Formats: sequence, C-alpha cells, structure tokens
Amino acid sequence: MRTHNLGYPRIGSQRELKKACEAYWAGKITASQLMLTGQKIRKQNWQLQQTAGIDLIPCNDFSFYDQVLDTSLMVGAIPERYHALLQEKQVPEIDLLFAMARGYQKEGYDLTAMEMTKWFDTNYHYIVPEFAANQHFSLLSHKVINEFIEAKQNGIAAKPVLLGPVSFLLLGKEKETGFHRLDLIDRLLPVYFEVLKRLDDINAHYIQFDEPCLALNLNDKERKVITDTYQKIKKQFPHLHLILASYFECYGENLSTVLQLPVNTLHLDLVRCPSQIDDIFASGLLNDKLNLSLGLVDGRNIWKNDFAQSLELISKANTKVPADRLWVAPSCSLLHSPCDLDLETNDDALKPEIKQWMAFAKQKIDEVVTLKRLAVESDNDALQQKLQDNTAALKARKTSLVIHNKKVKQRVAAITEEDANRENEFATRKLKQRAALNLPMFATTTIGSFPQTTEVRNWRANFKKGIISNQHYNDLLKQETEKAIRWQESIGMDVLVHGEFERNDMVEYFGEQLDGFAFTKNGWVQSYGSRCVKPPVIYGDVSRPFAMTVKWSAYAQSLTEKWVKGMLTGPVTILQWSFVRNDQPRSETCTQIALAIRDEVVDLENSGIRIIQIDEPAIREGLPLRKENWQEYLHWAVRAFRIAASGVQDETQIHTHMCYSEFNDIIENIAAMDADVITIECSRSQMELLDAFADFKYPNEIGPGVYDIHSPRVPSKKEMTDLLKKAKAVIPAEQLWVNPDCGLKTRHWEETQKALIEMVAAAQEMRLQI
Ligand SMILES: CN1c2c(nc(N)[nH]c2=O)NC[C@@H]1CNc1ccc(C(=O)N[C@@H](CCC(=O)N[C@@H](CCC(=O)N[C@@H](CCC(=O)O)C(=O)O)C(=O)O)C(=O)O)cc1
Ligand SMILES: N[C@@H](CCS)C(=O)O
Ligand SMILES: [Zn+2]
Repeated sequence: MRTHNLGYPRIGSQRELKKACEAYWAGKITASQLMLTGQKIRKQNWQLQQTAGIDLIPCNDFSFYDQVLDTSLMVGAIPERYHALLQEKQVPEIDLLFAMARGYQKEGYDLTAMEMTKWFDTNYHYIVPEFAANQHFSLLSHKVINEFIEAKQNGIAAKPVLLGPVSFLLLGKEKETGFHRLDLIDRLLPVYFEVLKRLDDINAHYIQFDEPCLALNLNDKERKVITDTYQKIKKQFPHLHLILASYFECYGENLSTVLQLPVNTLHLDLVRCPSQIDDIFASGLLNDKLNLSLGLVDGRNIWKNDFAQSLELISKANTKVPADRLWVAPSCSLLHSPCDLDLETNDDALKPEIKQWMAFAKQKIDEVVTLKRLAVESDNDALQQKLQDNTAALKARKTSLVIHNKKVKQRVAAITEEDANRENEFATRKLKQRAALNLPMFATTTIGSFPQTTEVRNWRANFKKGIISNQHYNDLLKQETEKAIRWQESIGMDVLVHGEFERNDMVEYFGEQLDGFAFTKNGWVQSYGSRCVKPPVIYGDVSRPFAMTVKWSAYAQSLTEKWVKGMLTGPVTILQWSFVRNDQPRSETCTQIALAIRDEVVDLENSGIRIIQIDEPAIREGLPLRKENWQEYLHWAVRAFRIAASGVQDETQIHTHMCYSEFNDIIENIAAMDADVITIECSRSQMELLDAFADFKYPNEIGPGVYDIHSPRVPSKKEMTDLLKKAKAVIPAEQLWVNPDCGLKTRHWEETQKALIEMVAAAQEMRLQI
C-alpha cells in the first residue's frame, strides 16, 4: 500500500505567495525575487510531505496564479490579443501569465484580462482558456518540466500533475463559431506528447492526469474522446505510470469508461462518493492490474478524518484488490484546505474544544500516512493510540453540548409556507415600491462594497491587535462611510450604499457574529490569483444573538435623504463559502442561516431601511455537479433565500446579487427566488447573460452589470450606454437598473470614482432617450 497527494496549497502558510505577487505587481520586488518566493514555497511543501512520509509527492501543483492558466501557457494557447506582448515587447513568461490573468494597461497597450469562472463547485476560480477555430498549439511554458527537475534537486522524485487534455478543452470556451473545442484534441495531444517525452527523458515515471470533467454528465462523444485520448497516450508511453484523477463527485455514468481506460491508477473521491468501491465491484470491469487510489481524507472540509470509517473502506477495497494495488490519498487536491491548524493559537477565535475536531492540509497529510500505517501495521501500539485518540475526538464532537441548540431546531421545524412567501406577488409589490421609493428609470446603484484600501485594512488590523480602541476604529469607519455617502450624493447616484468598510469579508463578517460559527486567524484558502478567503467554520446550530449590520446601515441612512441599501449576504452563500458541519444535511444548516438573515432583514426594515440587498453570488456554484441532483438542491436553496427575504412589507424592496455564474439552466429557479431586483455580472459577456432573462420573460427588475470590476480600466460612458442599449433591446426599460458587475472592494478609489461618474452619466443619457 502506498500514499500519495494530489496537490498541496500553494499560497504558503503565511500567504507568502499573495504578498510576493502583489509586491511584484506594485513594482516593489523584482521578477527574480518573486521566483525565489515560489521556490521557497515549493521546497517547504515538498519537505513537509516528505517528512510526513508521503510516498508520491506532487509537483506542478504550484502556480503563480492558476493551474488552468498554466496549462494554456504550457500548450501555447495564447489569445491573439497578447501576441504583441510576446513579439513586440518580448515580455518574460511571468508577465505574459499575469497579463492574461489581469489584463495589461500600460505602455500604450489596453489588453483585457481573460475570463475567470468557478472551478466546479468550489470558491476557487480559474482562468477560462480561449480557443479559436484555427487554434494552434505548441509547447511554450516548460514549467512542469522545470518543477520536476527542481524537485529532483531537492531530493524528491516527484509526480508531475497535469490538467488532462480533455478537461482542459472542456473547461475552455470557443471564441468563434463554427467549431467545437473538443475537435481540437488532435492538435492538442502532440503538445502533451512532447511534454511527456521530455518528462520521460528526465526519468519521471508517475504522471497524474486530472480529468475533473469526469465528475460531470458527459455525452457519448465526450466519453469517446476520453477513451481515445488515454489509449493514444498509453500507446505512445507504455512504460509511464498514468494516474487518472477526478474528484468532487462519483464517476457515475462515466464509470465503465474510466474502468476500461489503459491507466495504471484510478483515483476515487470516496468522501463525495463512498459507494464508489461497491459500484466498481458491481461493474465487473475492474481489471487485475489497476491500482485504486482511495481518496479518504476530505480535501474540501476541515474536519478530522474518521479513521475507523476510512479503515472500513480500505478493508472493503482490500477484499478484491490486494494491498500492493491500493493507495491512500486525500479526496482531491488540498488547494481547497487551509495550510496548518498548528498556527491557530488564539483560543478566543478557535476554542480548543472545536480545534480538536479539525485538520488542515498539513494535518491531512499526516492523516493519509497514519491511515496507511494503520491498515498495514495493525500491531503498532503508538498507531493504535492514534486510532483511539481519533475515535475519542470524534465522539467528543458527536456528544458536545455546544453543537445543539434546541430553540433553533424548534424554529426550523415550525417554518410554514407563509414564511417563505412575501405578502403579495411582485406585480402588487412593484406598484407599492414605486410609490414609496420614487426612483427614476435606469436607477443607478452599486453592489455594496467600496475600495478596501490598505488604510481601511490597517485600521482593522490595528484594532484587532489592540493598537487602536474600539471607539477609535468605529470613528474611522464612520468617517469613511460618511465620505462614501457624500461622494455618492455628489455624483447623483440614486440608491446609495454604506460601503462595507467594516467588513473583512462578506461571509467571514457574518460568521464572526453568528452563534454556531468559529473562525480562524490564519485559515486562508486561495480564491483566485492572489486573493484569499478565510472561510468561517460552522460547527453547530446557527443563530443570531445580535443585529449584525443595522448599526452601519442605519448610520449611513441617517446621513442622507437618498435611499441607502442595506447589505446582507444570503444563506446559501454563507453556507457555500464556509466550512460546513458534516453531521447534518447542508439544507438544514442553510435553513438555520436563513432564519438568522431573516431576523436581520426585519431589523433593518424596522430601523428605516427600505431597500435591502441579500447577496447570493454562490447559489449557482452550490449546484450539484450532476444534473440529476439539481432539483433537490434548488428546492431548498431557493426556499432558504425566500425565508430570508419574506419577513418584510411589500413596500420594502428586496434586491439580490449574483456574479460569475451562468443562468440559462436555472433561470426558472432564479425567478422563483422572487427578489424585487436582481443585479448580475454581465459586462464581460457583453450582456449575453441577459438573454436567459429575456427568453424567460423575467418579470422582476434587473441590473445587468455595465462594467467589469476586475480591472482598473475606466470604461467610457459610450461603452456603458452601448451595453444598456443592448439590454434595453431585450428587457423592457422600466425593468432596468444601472450598476457595475460586482462590488468594488478590490479596486482603488481613483478608478472607482472615474468609472462611477461615467456610469451615472450613461444612465442619465439613457433616460433622455426614453
Ligand atoms: C466576491 N467574492 C468573494 C468570494 N468569497 C468570499 N468569501 N468573499 C468574496 O468576496 N468568492 C467569489 C468572489 C471573488 N473572490 C474574492 C475572494 C477574496 C477577495 C479578497 O479581497 N480577499 C482579501 C482578504 C479579505 C480579508 O479577509 N481581509 C481581512 C484581513 C486582511 C489581511 O490580510 N490583513 C493583514 C493585516 C492588514 C494589512 O496589512 O493589510 C494580515 O492579516 O496580514 C481584513 O480586511 O480585515 C485578500 O486580500 O486576499 C476578493 C474576492
Ligand atoms: N456586496 C458584495 C457582493 C460581492 S459578490 C460586494 O459588494 O462586495
Ligand atoms: Zn458579486
């Protein structure tokens, strides 16, 4: 039996990568210094895994931005707009990579960034490959080869991880019509062959191909491409040990295809799909050479592994597969886990009682090794002690008094259909809201957050360190909020926001105030590029001891005659972006959060807030990967939103906001959320996303985002009126709002001000045309 790991977090346990990348972008460090940080992180990660006793350690799981973008660079899939950077400017590879990820606006260039989207059902975002009809591929970046050599220099015979060619194509987008991206496979494969040849030449033996598309519903053609691809790879490189990994779901109807592939090891995510071993045995397709990689340790959550349960799964696998063909692994890459629980030394943030139930990446690596040893060395006393300690920790969690709250359970049980419905339907509410709010057509607003400047973050850091008092911190935030209100008034914004300056993050902020949540000091996980999140931990029944946002919204509203939008994160998004308890269904936890948010909505209304936004950007991401599971999820997710939103009077206008999501296949459910206004990210698709709303004849009001907030680039009024005209062509003007794609927290004030002035002017021009 052996152990391996699918990938280790690359941000560094102190977010060294984030800090180095941002310093490089700001011109504060050189490219060589940035490269050095990368090397240090990789070395630390490799050594940690080696010391822990992992048999096969991954390389090429590191990335300066994103592993899908790295693959685009590896195979030379560089969209044409960046060619000038290579040809005229001959920029180094790292600058090309960052230009593709973040755009390039200097030295006379104005190159937009590539699209970014959710990585399956995670809060990680990847850069979407772009393909042209005449797409040409050739080996460009040698990163995987260099990292293998570097690992070797560090004494490690590493296992290169490659995003498989089929998933790479399927995760991308055709930028022209007239072809399907999968048809590019024959042009792409030679580049993979070249990479494999070079790896083979330097004695790489094990290669991990990640094909997470196998977690999705594939059609026959897609399955055939998988089969043909791996047959060709094996034929070309018969002596390489091919590991095929998919995760986040069962193989489902793709199982018989994968069992017949000429690969040496097949990875199973037994956390998401514990029945997979039975399915494999029942298929009768298990060949007597295939190794099974048992993904037993949860790479997506922070709870300690249940050793007894995992050992049962190992035993079950071992009934038909000999131990020397069984591998033990995490369920997926540990990219989605925080780095090291040992760094959580603040007992107030994370109580020892709860901490003892948890494991981060470093601890998960130890769990993988311990599981294997428990399976093969059953008479080792020290190991048996580990098993007993594990059983005791799990039992303590099950029986802990801090998990259960009778009142919360009773309240959930007493929810009625009425609680999930507004008093009247939208047509009636609309009239009452129009009379009460008196807003113009093409009303302008923003999505909530204004720039979280270094200054604002420093105030919070100093407050948390005790350097400034609570009073002082609050005064500073109040001043910042007042400045934001005055500025919005001055440019003629219609519906104002308070700016969310008091929030570290739109989920963590709520987690810190809700009972049933714990939070960490250093539990960072990469969300995209250098941006990280610190997901709170839901360990028990959720309730709201005090109002969470009323103080800030009421203060902002007291400063102005204009309407100020109350700003909340919705129950599904709080659930989705937290580490969730695994001892009850997610739907139950979500309903508990919905009740807490409902109370906040009602309190906001009682304090005079008439427009309340409940953000649900993660509702689409929470969708199960397989369509057969969609309806069940959508039923409870939509209901949770409705419970949160339905405690207010008809006159109170409920907004929701979603970003970076495809809406076509769930538009009916979005309509069923029955928000009075929805704002959506739309500009990067040039309003294409609106088509789903138009085709459905979406009845409520919509604010299609008119500019991309990921770039410092300031859009012109004309660009935005052009987009609004496109919107007006498919959605009646009286339903339209004008807003950016998403919150502005990652932007600077300079570009934010310029862009919003243009946006307000664009709305004014649209009004003149009615
Ligand atoms: C809207 N998005 C969000 C997602 N998920 C969330 N949980 N939140 C989101 O807003 N998913 C989808 C999208 C895109 N994703 C992101 C994710 C993360 C960010 C982002 O801006 N992250 C910040 C960290 C935010 C934060 O928690 N800040 C804290 C502490 C910050 C800090 O580093 N403090 C320093 C000390 C202070 C200093 O010197 O600056 C320290 O601890 O060392 C805070 O504000 O208090 C990031 O920087 O990565 C955006 C979109
Ligand atoms: N209200 C949040 C939503 C982000 S999705 C913000 O503006 O940052
Ligand atoms: Zn958003």
